[in-house]
Amino acid sequence: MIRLGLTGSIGMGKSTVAAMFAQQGVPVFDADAQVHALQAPGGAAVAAIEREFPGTTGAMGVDRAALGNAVFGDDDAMKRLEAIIHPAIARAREAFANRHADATLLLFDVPLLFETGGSYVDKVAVVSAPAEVQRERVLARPDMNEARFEAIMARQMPDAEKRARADFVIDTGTSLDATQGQVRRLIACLSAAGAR
Ligand SMILES: CC(C)(COP(=O)(O)OP(=O)(O)OC[C@H]1O[C@@H](n2cnc3c(N)ncnc32)[C@H](O)[C@@H]1O)[C@@H](O)C(=O)NCCC(=O)NCCS
Ligand SMILES: Nc1ncnc2c1ncn2[C@@H]1O[C@H](COP(=O)(O)OP(=O)(O)OP(=O)(O)O)[C@@H](O)[C@H]1O
Repeated sequence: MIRLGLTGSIGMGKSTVAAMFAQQGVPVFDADAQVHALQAPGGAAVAAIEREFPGTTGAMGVDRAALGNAVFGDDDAMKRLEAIIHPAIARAREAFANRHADATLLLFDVPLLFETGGSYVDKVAVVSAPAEVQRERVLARPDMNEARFEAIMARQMPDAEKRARADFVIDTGTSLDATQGQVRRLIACLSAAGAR
């Protein structure tokens, strides 16, 4: 079995590419969705987050804007949040891998794969498009503006560095069809290797 990590900066097309893998029958672990589930009403991390960051949770689970205010720009606070979130994500990840123990290829969609270590994957694919394409995509989203985009970018590893560290780069700067072709080829190649 091969564990493939999928990562990329905001708006590079990670969700779209992960959906292509899923559509091809590859089991996909969505780290971001897991974090949201932990923080949703009734989520397993809500009580611990309230203890560590009083006032950041309520009937709607974690208020992510409030929690963001508490941790962004405060490394110690972010470490305390990660100490709550990351062990739970690691357990969910291993449960996922166990459920798919007979698959030849598993995809781990993790926005901060490089930033958070990611030693549990065998190979890493990075989705990447030219900066101006990325910018156009992100600024077209509701609730997005120049300042918010810049702030998020400032917290992410630069695209060039991600590409340099990747085993595979999936180009999302062209058509969806061209990207789909790259995904199919990568799956074929890795499934053959994973079956060995
Ligand atoms: C603090 C939270 C609630 C803020 O949520 P919000 O929806 O406002 O922002 P979002 O999650 O989209 O993050 C915005 C940007 O901040 C950066 N960021 C988020 N978490 C982290 C982190 N642990 N370390 C470094 N940068 C981070 C990312 O670059 C991201 O693109 C949320 O980011 C969170 O719970 N983070 C801790 C959990 C974690 O490590 N998540 C990473 C996914 S595996
Ligand atoms: N070749 C392509 N590959 C992937 N996405 C493309 C391509 N061409 C256009 N797009 C569009 O670009 C957008 C990418 O958004 P997507 O949500 O997949 O990005 P993301 O990297 O997951 O973003 P975020 O990190 O903010 O969650 C989508 O609207 C998608 O339809």
